[in-house]
Amino acid sequence: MKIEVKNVSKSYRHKEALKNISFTIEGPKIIGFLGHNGAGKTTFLNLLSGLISTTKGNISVNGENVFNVPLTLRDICFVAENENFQEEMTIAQTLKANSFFYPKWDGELAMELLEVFALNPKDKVRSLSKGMMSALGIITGFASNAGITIFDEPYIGLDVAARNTFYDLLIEQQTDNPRLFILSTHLIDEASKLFEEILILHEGQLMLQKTVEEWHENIVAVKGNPSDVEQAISGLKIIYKHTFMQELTAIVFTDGQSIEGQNIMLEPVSLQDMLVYLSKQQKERAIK
Ligand SMILES: Nc1ncnc2c1ncn2[C@@H]1O[C@H](COP(=O)(O)OP(=O)(O)OP(=O)(O)O)[C@@H](O)[C@H]1O
Repeated sequence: MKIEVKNVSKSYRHKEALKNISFTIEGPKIIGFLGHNGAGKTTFLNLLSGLISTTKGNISVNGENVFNVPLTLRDICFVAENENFQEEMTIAQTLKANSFFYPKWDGELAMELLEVFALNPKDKVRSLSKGMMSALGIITGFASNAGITIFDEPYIGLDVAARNTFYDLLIEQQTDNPRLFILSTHLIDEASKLFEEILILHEGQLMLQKTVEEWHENIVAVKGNPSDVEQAISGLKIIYKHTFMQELTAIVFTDGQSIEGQNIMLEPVSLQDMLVYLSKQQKERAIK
């Protein structure tokens, strides 16, 4: 599967949620699609699933446009944060309806997962708890067998054991039947081990797209006296800078270059830390 995003912008009435983003994703792969609150993730996922149209630019999957092209959309399953299912239907009816929509639907897997998540097929969607609703979304995503399966915060209300079941299923499915999985979550520490590639949106723009290997090799925090740090990082791409108690922290992309300098410290940057930095940066800008 190949997703091509070309110069895509999306504006709501008073808000430009996506600002001219372009990138390509090729799978099978598990992608971590990350960013602070309001960065534009759900907007992009809605565009990719053909649910809304772009204001400018184009998104295609394997060369076909996604908006208003039903055939393409049958190979994209978007499990949104909420409102995935009709309240008056039972679980069994919901799964049946999905089996008609997704041509590669795996009914056996759906039945198996109902047991794993202890859901009763006779229960109405209206009667489900938040966690049960999330479980139904997870079952739909996996059973759809869609070439692109998107989970947007798939585990609201699920306890840690059920979340671990989700992570195990993701690995199992990716091994047995590789697909392009896109996972958007704020529980980054938990999920980061699963990601093969990471995309980070920041204030409606693509801030970074890296494989996990590139991340570990190239993204580093440089800390120390401001003038020493500035000297050491000169010419490098700076992702974030913050001074606290006369110590400057700069997160940089080294692009394979070694960083040298006196009285500086180099530290690895976890995904979770990066997202915390970016969210701080956004708040600092909002305050100014
Ligand atoms: N239907 C809408 N009408 C107006 N503005 C919207 C609409 N949907 C989203 N926005 C705005 O667009 C921006 C991006 O929102 P979006 O939901 O895509 O972000 P997000 O990264 O998914 O955030 P979160 O992690 O909080 O779910 C936000 O400023 C949001 O307020």
